[in-house]
Amino acid sequence: MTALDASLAVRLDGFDLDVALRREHGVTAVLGPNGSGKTTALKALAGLHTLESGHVRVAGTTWADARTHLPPEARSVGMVLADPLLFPHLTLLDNVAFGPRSRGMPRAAARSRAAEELGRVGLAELTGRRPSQVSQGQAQRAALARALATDPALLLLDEPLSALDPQTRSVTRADLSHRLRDYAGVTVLVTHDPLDALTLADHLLFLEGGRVVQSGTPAEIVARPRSPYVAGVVGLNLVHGRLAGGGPPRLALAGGAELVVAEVPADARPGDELLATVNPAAVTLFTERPEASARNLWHLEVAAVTVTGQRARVRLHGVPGVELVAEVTLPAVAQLGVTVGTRLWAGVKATEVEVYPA
Ligand SMILES: Nc1ncnc2c1ncn2[C@@H]1O[C@H](COP(=O)(O)OP(=O)(O)OP(=O)(O)O)[C@@H](O)[C@H]1O
Repeated sequence: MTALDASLAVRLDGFDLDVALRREHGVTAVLGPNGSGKTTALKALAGLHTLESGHVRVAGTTWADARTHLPPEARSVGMVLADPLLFPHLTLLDNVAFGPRSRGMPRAAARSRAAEELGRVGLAELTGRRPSQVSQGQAQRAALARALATDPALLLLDEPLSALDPQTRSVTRADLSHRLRDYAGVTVLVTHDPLDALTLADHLLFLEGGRVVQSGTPAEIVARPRSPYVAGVVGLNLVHGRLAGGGPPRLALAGGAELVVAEVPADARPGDELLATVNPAAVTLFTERPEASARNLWHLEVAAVTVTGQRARVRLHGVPGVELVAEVTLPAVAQLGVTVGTRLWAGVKATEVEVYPA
């Protein structure tokens, strides 16, 4: 039996959502640009939006369809938002016991269940503290314990780590991952962070404009992103073009430029639409036009530079159809004199390009 079988058609004022999601178990990360419908999808699962059409079935029970709309409190759902939203006047133990208590569990049993859940997220020592007496990361772990204390069939996480500082975030991400591994239900995680998606989820669902543009395992998505947004999330350059006829295998890009590649799909014919990915680390930058050049060489302008750790990502544009991110070391940034507006030669070897059908 599919644990979660959802077909969500929701109509808001000026926005339509149409998303299907079937999962047996595990963690699905929902990603997409701002306003793509991620939170709307989560709210529809929780019962906070009424479906225009479609259904929500969880563990064999219908929560919503043409005739049914179970209210949120009648759904077996646990929810964690960016803000832990704990009751400030209650201890962590009483916060977590609140859920099972309000579902009719006797007080002693609910408190013992709460203590067990807090222990599972590493808060056994802090059960008597109030939310103001614990750190942000601890409060968020308590919120997770509270969400799981009622044994929900569906766990909904909406940007659960986004309010945490980077260090707390990485520790809390590891705790979350550990706890989710033991959770038997289905988890749907809304996030903007590729790291959350790739480390916590076994399935990714990308939304754009209220529709699913791509879904699959992280490995499938990384191997073949299908939109510039998806490619950006997994850190790759995506190029769209048509297979050119004659000469070496290459793609004709929208603005007239070409991308020479080593291989194309066996059944591709000239004129077929193809997608190609290039790893930013495989884009080489030069101040002067190199003599022994890579097969693909463009003279581009630096549009933006961002630094992560010891490496910089340099966004380049200026040739129609060619927008590239190059990843280079910090010494290379200094050597090349990279700043916004600098013009550089960018080279990509044909063998570094992965091509697949659009
Ligand atoms: N209650 C509502 N009534 C009308 N429109 C809404 C309502 N809630 C959201 N919207 C609109 O629906 C669209 C999708 O919003 P949603 O919050 O689901 O996006 P999101 O992908 O979660 O975005 P973000 O990443 O910014 O949180 C947006 O255009 C938003 O303005």
